[in-house]
Amino acid sequence: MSAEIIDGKAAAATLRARVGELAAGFAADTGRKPGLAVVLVGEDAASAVYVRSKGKATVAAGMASFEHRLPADTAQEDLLALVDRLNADDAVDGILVQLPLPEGLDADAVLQRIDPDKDVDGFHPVNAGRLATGLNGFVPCTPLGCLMLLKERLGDLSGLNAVVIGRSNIVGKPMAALLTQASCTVTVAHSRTRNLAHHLAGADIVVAAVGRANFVSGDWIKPGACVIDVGINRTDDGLVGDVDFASAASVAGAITPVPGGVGPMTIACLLRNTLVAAHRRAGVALAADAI
Ligand SMILES: Nc1nc(=O)c2c([nH]1)NC[C@@H]1CN(c3ccc(C(=O)N[C@@H](CCC(=O)O)C(=O)O)cc3)C=[N+]21
Repeated sequence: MSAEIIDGKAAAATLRARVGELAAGFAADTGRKPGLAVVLVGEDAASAVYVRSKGKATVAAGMASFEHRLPADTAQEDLLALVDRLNADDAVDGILVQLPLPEGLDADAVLQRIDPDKDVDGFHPVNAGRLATGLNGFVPCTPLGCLMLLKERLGDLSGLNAVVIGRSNIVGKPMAALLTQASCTVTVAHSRTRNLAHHLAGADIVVAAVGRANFVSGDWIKPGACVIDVGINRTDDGLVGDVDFASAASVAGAITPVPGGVGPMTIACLLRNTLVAAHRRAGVALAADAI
């Protein structure tokens, strides 16, 4: 094995500590803590675990956490009414509706109901548009966390070849936009891509977000490349990523593990976005390079 293992858990702890310092400053300035509301509909076990760890991390960073649990048979209009109340609540700076929603609920309609300036997930079309056009908005937490890990490892990304595998609105598309903004040459590969190995052969950066266990083989990786594994697949062997870790780690220059890679950064970036939302909503300045 030759690759450096990128410690996402440690990077996330550092980011959460920095968010905590700034949250304390915000509270001292304004007399209130930044607040994050998380909405969980239904009883999905994995979602419940994520929501609990988000709530714990929020409180640990000195922010207010508002959890709303609704039954799986909640009506669309009742969920929209809750979003409306959270939009109007001044103690709430960020709103996250945990996905996926149970069958029968229209996730797009719910996401579009969230005030874009409280949309700390960055899923509202207004924020997708802001990202695409280079305006200041909210960037989805997982790709933002990936970008931070890449910059920490590589510094300036300018001119590097990046291949993003996956084209979801949540990871692939915003990741490609961020890398383009960072002056990478970006290829977006997906399930219909022909000869993925050919594209990966020139890739200095690989971001794998396909949702298929161990899909990316080390044979395809350019020696020395930086490999970011977004996958979280529950298998009989436990939690594994979209990258075949053992084979990739023997060629890559650096690689994120699963668990302990991108996942913890996603939550840290959610807190970061909530802190930014609080400052913007309160009209309190936050230096561009503060976080
Ligand atoms: N509106 C919305 N926003 C989200 O950001 C969102 C969502 N819905 N639905 C579900 C996915 C998934 N997600 C993860 C967050 C942290 C870890 C994480 O911290 N994982 C740890 C441990 C994983 C484990 O042990 O289960 C790790 O990778 O080391 C994973 C996954 C956020 N999501």
